[in-house]
Amino acid sequence: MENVIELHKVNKKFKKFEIKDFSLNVKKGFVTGFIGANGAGKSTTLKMIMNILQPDSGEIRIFGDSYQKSEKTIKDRIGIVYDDNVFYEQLTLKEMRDIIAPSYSKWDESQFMKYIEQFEIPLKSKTKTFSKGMKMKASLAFALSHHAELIIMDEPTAGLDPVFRRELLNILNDLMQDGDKTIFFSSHITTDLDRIADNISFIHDGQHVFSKEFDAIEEDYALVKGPLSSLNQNIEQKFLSIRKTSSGFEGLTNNVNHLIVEFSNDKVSVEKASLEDIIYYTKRGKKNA
Ligand SMILES: Nc1ncnc2c1ncn2[C@@H]1O[C@H](COP(=O)(O)OP(=O)(O)OP(=O)(O)O)[C@@H](O)[C@H]1O
Repeated sequence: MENVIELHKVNKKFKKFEIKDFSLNVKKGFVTGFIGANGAGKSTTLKMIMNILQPDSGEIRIFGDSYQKSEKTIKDRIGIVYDDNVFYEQLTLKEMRDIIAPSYSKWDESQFMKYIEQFEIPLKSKTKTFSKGMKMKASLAFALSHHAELIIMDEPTAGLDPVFRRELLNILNDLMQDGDKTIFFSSHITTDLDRIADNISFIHDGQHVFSKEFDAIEEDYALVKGPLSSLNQNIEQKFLSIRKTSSGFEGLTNNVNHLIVEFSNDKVSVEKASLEDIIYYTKRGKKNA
C-alpha cells in the first residue's frame, strides 16, 4: 500500500512540550482523521507535514520525497486548509487569488469560482471582514482549486455551522470518488470523523498512540462497566483508565479480549468505545476516580 505521508521518528521540542519519536504513515486513496485532546500536538505535527515547522530530528517524506529536495513540487500537489488566519487582512479575496493562483501549476479558475459561488463568499471584500467560517471556506476554495492529490486540513470543521459542515463532508466525499486523492485532517468533532474517515491516527501528549482502520478500533478498544465489587488491584492495573463512582466503575481498555476473561461474574458489560471515550480516558490516564 502506497503511503502519501511518512513520518519516521520525528522529534520537535518546545519549551514545555515535545513531539517524541513520532512515526506515522498515511495511506494513499483514503481519508485519515487525526485525533487527540487539546494540546496533544496535532497542529504541531500538521505544521511539520506542511513544512511550516521543521522537525529537530527524524524524517518526513511526502509522496516519497523530501521538502529539502523538492519543496516546490510537493507543495504544488498539496491543498492546505489551515485554522490560523492565512490571509492578508487588508486584501480582498480576489487580490489573494491573484497572489496564490500563479504559484500552482494546475490552478483551475473555473473550479475556484464554482466554490466561491457555492460557499457564498464575497470576492471583493477585504478578508478582515470575514467571519471564521468564511475564512475557512475561502481557505478550502483555494485548497480544492488546483487539483491537489493530498488535502491536509487542521480542524476544518471548527467554526462551521452544521449545514456547511455537512456540505463540506459531502464535498470531501465527492473528491474521494476518483480514488487517487488522499485526505488527512485533524478534528475534535468526532461525529464528522464517523461520517467520513477510513482510518484514524491518535496522538496523545506528543506521542503516536495508534493508526488504525476505523472499524478495527472497536476490536481492541472498549468501555467496560460494572460494580465496584468486580474490581481488584490486578484488574484495575489492566485498564488504561478507570473511573469509579458510588454506583460502579467505567473503564477504557485497549485489549478487551484479554481483559474480559479476568472478570468472573456476569455483572460486567462491554460497550463500544467512541473516539470521544478514547480521547477522554487516555487523557485522564491512571488517576483515581
Ligand atoms: N511555537 C511554539 N512554541 C512553544 N510551544 C508551542 C508552540 N507551538 C505549540 N506549542 C505548544 O505545543 C503544545 C501542542 O500544541 P498543538 O497546537 O500542536 O496542539 P493541538 O493538538 O493542535 O491542540 P488544539 O487541539 O488545542 O489545537 C501546546 O502545549 C502548545 O502550547
